[in-house]
Amino acid sequence: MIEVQNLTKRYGHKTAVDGVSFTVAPGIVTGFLGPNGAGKSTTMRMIVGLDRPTHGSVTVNGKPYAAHRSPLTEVGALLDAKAVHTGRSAYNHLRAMAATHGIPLSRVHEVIEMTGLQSVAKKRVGGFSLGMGQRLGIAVALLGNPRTLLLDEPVNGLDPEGVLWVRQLVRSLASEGRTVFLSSHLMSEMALTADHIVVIGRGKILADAPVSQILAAASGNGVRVRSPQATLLAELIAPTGAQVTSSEPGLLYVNGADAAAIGELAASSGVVLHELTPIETTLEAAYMELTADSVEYHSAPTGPSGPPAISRPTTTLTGGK
Ligand SMILES: Nc1ncnc2c1ncn2[C@@H]1O[C@H](COP(=O)(O)OP(=O)(O)OP(=O)(O)O)[C@@H](O)[C@H]1O
Repeated sequence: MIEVQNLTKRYGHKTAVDGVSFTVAPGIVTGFLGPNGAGKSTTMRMIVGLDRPTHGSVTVNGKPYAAHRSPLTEVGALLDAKAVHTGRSAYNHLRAMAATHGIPLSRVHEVIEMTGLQSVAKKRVGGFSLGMGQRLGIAVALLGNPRTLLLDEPVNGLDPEGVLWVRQLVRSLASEGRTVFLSSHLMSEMALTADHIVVIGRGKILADAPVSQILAAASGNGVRVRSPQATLLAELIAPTGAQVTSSEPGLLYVNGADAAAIGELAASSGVVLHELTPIETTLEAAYMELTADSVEYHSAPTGPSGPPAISRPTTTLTGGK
């Protein structure tokens, strides 16, 4: 369990993390999402005592990280996969860490096997690919068999087989009752991996809710309806409380009523329908909507015509654990 309370970190005039509070529960995978520079790594570093909060506090399994007698067996962290002595072999790196933390050598062999590093374990880390470095970082995090795992961008640089492996690994670690907190930029991957999501933008929490709740609340959910009597149908739908928008004649987008209800309403009034399509939003779309106002580094649109501009309300989701 990780409990973050009113955590703030300032670097000079820059507020990297701004009064953040959330809990990462055991037994599930919690994803930590946010645009570049949102404050994810800073928050994670404060959780493991690598950065001192300007205000606020954070505990892991009931105590501040530094107060644990054997932190490596409480919390395993992958924060910077490159922070390994490059002249050593993976095996020697893990062996040295195990020796200084009272961890048996048998565990070194176990984590090498768990992370698929057997064939390269004796090679110098300096020659590792990005993916192999990530696997070694995960092996280090698992070394103390910790109850809590903190993984910053664990799938970064991994091939599809590696991405699948991380997904299965973190899900199985969570199913054993461990606390798993991982950040990622890959929304589609997070949708498959995480049960609960914390979204941060410009140092503030934008959402803290189960994935299903974030998806359900996103404005992308709705029903697309085409009808030659669209105006009449919109008038019939309005009293039900559902929201109806239209970007072109004959096309309606309905939020707050399901396809069956719209179809029945149309039939009862003799309205002809040409299309009735439920649209489910993706986590990626929900995330883009949540963070639209928090992105510091915008890219220029590519291609001659981007998607149509839709103004979306800002959604703030909290709670619901
Ligand atoms: N040591 C530091 N000194 C000054 N500013 C910092 C320092 N570390 C982070 N920052 C700033 O704090 C903000 C949050 O950075 P952080 O690395 O936590 O974001 P992030 O969400 O992990 O981003 P990314 O997804 O790009 O890794 C950024 O604006 C960053 O420039």
